[in-house]
Amino acid sequence: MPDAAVGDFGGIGRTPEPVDYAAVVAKVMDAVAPHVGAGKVADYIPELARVDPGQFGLAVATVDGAMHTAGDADTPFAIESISKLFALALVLARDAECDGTAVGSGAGGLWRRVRREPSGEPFNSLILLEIEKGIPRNPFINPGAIVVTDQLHALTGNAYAAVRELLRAETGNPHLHMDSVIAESEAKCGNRNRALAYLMADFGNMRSQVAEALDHYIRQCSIMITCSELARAGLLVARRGVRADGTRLFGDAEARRLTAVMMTCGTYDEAGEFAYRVGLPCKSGVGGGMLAVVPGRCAVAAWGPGLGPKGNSVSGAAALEAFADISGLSLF
Ligand SMILES: NC(=O)CC[C@H](N)C(=O)O
Repeated sequence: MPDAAVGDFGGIGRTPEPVDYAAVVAKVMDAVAPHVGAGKVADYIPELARVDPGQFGLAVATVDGAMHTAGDADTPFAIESISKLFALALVLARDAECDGTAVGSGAGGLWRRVRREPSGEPFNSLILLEIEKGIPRNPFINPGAIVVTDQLHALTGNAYAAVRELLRAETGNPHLHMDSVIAESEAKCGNRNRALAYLMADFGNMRSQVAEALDHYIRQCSIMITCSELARAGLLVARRGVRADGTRLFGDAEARRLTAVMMTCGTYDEAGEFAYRVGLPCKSGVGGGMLAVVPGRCAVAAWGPGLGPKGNSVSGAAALEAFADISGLSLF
């Protein structure tokens, strides 16, 4: 069913036109077919390497409540780094001192602990962290996300539960939970994340015990979610902070900032390529999930377990590129 130009967004300088999302989803599925199964399943987390790479799911949730799905849209997968978006949303909403206007502003605020620049390095790289004295480049590379989880843990006393409860409320699935086998697998092979966190602790940039913060980070990454659930949860950002129950989690200014960080840092050292190909704020995870947001209009979740060299889903990226091309909803 075409939407009635609900949004005020149709690309900068363009008049928004109604989109027939069902037709767009069907066309995206055709465009993505040759890419399904492409890429390499993440194997540095052994449990993720066991996922069947031939799967692909797509879901588009619109701000007026419609949902369009195709393929394996109801198969759960590990949310991984897409959880970083929801943890950041919670911290931006709760950290009263974090006014977001400048790095270093606010006493004790998040932006004293993490910057907002793309790193141009892999998501789990150590190299800049030593040079830049334990302050990660942005909240979406692993060290930045560990800082966000640590901050959320200090604010709430239970970072994992905070992320899980937000996702339960926004997806409408009260049973959403982590997969403990995946969490165990991540913990077992998590020496690089441990190195990042201990290095930050050495620079005085960890508030909780390293092991405790990492445990919550790993658990938030191991939450299992489907494309339709992810698209529904992504509406939180598409509605600029308005929750599924109509209350507000964060304001317009935070929403603008959150989408800016997604755009510039959400796909790591491929963010420039995603801006070029897709032109929408995106967040990816090594479970093969990708979430894109069209502010004021919709959230798009795609999932294909095969990853490219930068850790982003190959079929997911192809789907988002086709979605932007076919719907005309790129920002650019
Ligand atoms: N890019 C990702 O999805 C990485 C998340 C993963 N849990 C890790 O810490 O490496």
